[in-house]
Amino acid sequence: MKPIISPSILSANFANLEEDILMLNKSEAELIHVDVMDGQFVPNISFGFPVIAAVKNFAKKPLDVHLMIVEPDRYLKEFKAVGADIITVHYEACTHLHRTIQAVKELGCKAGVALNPHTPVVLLKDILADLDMVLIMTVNPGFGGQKFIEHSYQKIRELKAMANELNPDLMIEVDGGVNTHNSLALLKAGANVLVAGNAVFGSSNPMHTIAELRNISPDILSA
Ligand SMILES: O=C(CO)[C@@H](O)[C@H](O)COP(=O)(O)O
Repeated sequence: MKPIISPSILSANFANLEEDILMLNKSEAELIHVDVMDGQFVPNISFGFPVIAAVKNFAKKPLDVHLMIVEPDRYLKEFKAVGADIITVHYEACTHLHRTIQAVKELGCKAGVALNPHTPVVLLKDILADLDMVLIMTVNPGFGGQKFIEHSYQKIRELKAMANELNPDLMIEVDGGVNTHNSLALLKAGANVLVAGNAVFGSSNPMHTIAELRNISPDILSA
């Protein structure tokens, strides 16, 4: 199975987002990754509802919305209203994670949980069957263009083993420092959704980079 590519528009050209979204529409990307940062959960502020609504206006692909915010429950309805298709909340930001996940699903969105680099995957054991996606942060969240944390491979393998038992259809998304050099190793470890910001939008040919990420050694993957 080919991986799902979810380019992160955090690295897109904010002065001309329309052009980048139209490029993604034509590309082999299946999702558009939207990073929402509140300046509290992470030390950076990105964008909010009006920008997401504008993106949705042009996007022909589902929006994969990653909430790096405290108290995400307060805003779930608004994110749905502006066009989120997948909503991922952080484990570290949710006291009542089960309740939050049910609320996301009741809105008709797919539900994901993100884990910071220090958070062990075993903490998701009792909720894994309820999830559509787990996002393994492979950098500390907050910024694009950071160095991939090598320990992430072990976490992906552990999550994949848990998913085989409890939720074989789980989307295992990796986010942070993903590029054409490490993507094959990430897929072999068990990831099936690749988020890439800098690798795509910093490339001289973003559509080609997306195709490269998507078509990396399919023989090895099916073997
Ligand atoms: O969530 C985040 C950052 O917090 C990511 O989605 C980044 O946007 C990925 O950027 P690259 O590391 O691929 O440049």
